[in-house]
Amino acid sequence: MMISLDFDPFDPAVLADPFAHHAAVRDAGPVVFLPRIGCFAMARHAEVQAALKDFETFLSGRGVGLADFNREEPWRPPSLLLETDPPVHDRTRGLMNRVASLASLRKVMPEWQAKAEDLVAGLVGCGPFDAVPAVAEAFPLSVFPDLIGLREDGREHLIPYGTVAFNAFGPRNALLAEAMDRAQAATAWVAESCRREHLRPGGWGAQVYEAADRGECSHAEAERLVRSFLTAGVDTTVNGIATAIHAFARFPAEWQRLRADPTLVKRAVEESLRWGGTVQTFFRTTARDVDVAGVGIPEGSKVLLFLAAANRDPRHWNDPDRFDVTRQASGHVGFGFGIHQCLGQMVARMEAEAVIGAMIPRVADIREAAPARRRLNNTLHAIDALPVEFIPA
Ligand SMILES: CC(C)Cc1ccc(C(=O)O)cc1
Repeated sequence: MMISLDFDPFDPAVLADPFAHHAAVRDAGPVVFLPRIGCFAMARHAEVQAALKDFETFLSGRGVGLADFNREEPWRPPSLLLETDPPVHDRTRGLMNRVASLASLRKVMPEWQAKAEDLVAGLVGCGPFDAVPAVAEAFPLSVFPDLIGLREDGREHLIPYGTVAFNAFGPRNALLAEAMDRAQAATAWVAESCRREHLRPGGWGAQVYEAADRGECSHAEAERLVRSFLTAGVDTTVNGIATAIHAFARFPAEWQRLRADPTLVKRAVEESLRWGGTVQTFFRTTARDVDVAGVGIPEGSKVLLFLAAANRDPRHWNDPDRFDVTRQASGHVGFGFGIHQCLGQMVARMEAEAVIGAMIPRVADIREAAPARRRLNNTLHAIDALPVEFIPA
């Protein structure tokens, strides 16, 4: 029996406050059809996690947006990580895992912590400021391009590029059209910046080309793999950090609990990833006719996975809407799950832990100076402005 929901998840009103709509999708059934989009949808933790694990039935190679690459041209050459299936994915993911290693992150951790401390120290006690440009954008842009080894000039293009990339997973709506218009220069800058001659030796980008020198991929593939770092590694962490700061501003008791026990910082960051829902949704495409919970999904169907809804599913979490820094949030799908789970999740955690960790001893309170303003996006739950005050400890 097929349950349909007359609901457009990419409607601006829904994107502005998505959590209000998630319960309806979860409660409608384990699998529902969205006739407005022409796709199936899953929003419960059990079905979302199972679909992410079952990469043979729920394909990525036909695109992880609404566009089916078997039926229409992608807006850019497909990612050799995100938009491939095994066996190609095994080779490219193995290569990128070796480059994006914990060992190399440990080397830069002290520098990231020092930069976060300097950044936060300069904002404490200086009255209201917008934490989006001042912290959420400033910190990732001060550490991530250097990790990849990007050229200095033009790094601000990374934000509008991520915006168009994340809008491109949705339908061809006004958000995507507007982002495309704005991102001409950014798209050109990113494409150029992935070329070997623009990458600092020793950076993660140059290391991908060294893997090509060893025959692990072609040099053309290396250029596209470097593009993956630039696409996935900025807008996500920017909004993850903004969301974490926003959560603490909205729930001051949680900030005091963290200040009372700074060893909770890793748990608090993980909880902000579960609760925050920065990456709201993306799609899979069925490789065959498949029955999920009694619903027949035909081969070639697009299936929208509501990651943020799964992360607040009361069938899996106690009191899921509560932001609780002591919660054990492991098992959340904020970084996806299975073979495509986020390559950069340790980068994201380290960035957020550096910023929040620098705030704990210095910021007695995070005061909301004005309501946060949303930046609507087809995929990301993004914050456009976050006026706050860091009250000195
Ligand atoms: C939440 C994901 C869809 C983020 C993402 C975006 C882009 C790429 C790429 O490989 O370009 C990989 C991952």
